[in-house]
Amino acid sequence: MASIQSPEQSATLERTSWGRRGTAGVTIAARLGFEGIVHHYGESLSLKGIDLVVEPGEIVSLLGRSGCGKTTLLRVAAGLERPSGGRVLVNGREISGPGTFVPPEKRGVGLMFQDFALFPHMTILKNVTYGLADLPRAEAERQAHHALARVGLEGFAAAYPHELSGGEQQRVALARAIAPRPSVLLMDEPFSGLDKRLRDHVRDETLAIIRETRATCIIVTHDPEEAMRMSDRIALMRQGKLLQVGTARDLYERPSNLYAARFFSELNEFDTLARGGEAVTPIGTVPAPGRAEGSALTVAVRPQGIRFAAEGVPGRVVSHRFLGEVDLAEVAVESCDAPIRLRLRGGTPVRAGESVAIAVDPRDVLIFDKALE
Ligand SMILES: Nc1ncnc2c1ncn2[C@@H]1O[C@H](COP(=O)(O)OP(=O)(O)OP(=O)(O)O)[C@@H](O)[C@H]1O
Repeated sequence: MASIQSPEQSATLERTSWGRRGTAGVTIAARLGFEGIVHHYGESLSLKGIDLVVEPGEIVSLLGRSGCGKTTLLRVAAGLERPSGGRVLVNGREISGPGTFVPPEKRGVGLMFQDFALFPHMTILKNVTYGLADLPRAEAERQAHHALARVGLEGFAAAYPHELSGGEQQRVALARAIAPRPSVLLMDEPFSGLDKRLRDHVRDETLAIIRETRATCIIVTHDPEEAMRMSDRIALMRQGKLLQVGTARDLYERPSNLYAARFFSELNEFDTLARGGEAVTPIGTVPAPGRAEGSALTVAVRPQGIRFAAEGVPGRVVSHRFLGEVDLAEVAVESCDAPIRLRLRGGTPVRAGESVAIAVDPRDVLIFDKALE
């Protein structure tokens, strides 16, 4: 009989389980707004006018390739960078802008970095109480113990960071970030240092804790799957600008341009022209309503949207790989130089060299005006 591993079983690299759900302290979430944020490093322009509002309790991922400005925007929110233009607002109150600069410790934000940034010479308890300096010592320690209990590490209060695994250190960093009950949590690639087997479990537990605290949260990531798993909305960035902001579904199904589409899936791309409301590609003719006659288009088809069919475009399988849940196949068709890539159900009975026919599922077809790329 099939069995499903519990999260505890799958997190074999961790020594302890996480704390009881529902016990993280609740915060009063804030609305975080960016208005026309411009930022320079010396002469170099890193943010080119960012407008974004994160609603109270919302989780937004900043997603984009390396160097697009994600970390800089997070640091601007935290008060670790000063923008050269624009304003940052918390519940409508300006915390950064012309003539205003509220220092990081007065912003009510919790921070969590990729490298966890724990102080190596301090015990775990001291690391967590560090952000609670405003409280009397006994109360700070009580809250730190509470946060450590929620992440399942109460028994490690007297240990030092080097005695903990990477996953456990990440949990300490999370406890430290939530202990002061911040209205806004800012996380910079918080899971990228973790082993892949551990990452999914840590992500799920972290998400549960963020939801419990009800804090407004921004997570920086370069991983589209992580952004889709973790956030209510995704803000896709490119070269210092926001390219598209929306739900995972918005971005996957209605990407604003080819760059955004490429971010979320591998694509077979065909350059073609609009003719009579249609676009002809080497793997079939697809509807292209509303496109100007003769305009240059890119038709992009996801590999999972192409299947073998009794009636379809003839081709020959040039390669086939079994990967377990899916198979990857390449099929050569006439009038297309590059082979067409397909993702098939795992174990599809087909061999290289075989003649096949392929058909396209219109749900996996995206059409872009070349002029807008
Ligand atoms: N301290 C710095 N001094 C000068 N330029 C910097 C500095 N930090 C970042 N930059 C530059 O600013 C731009 C944006 O960097 P940023 O770190 O915000 O991007 P990112 O999207 O977070 O990238 P990554 O995923 O690699 O961290 C990049 O071109 C980067 O090289």
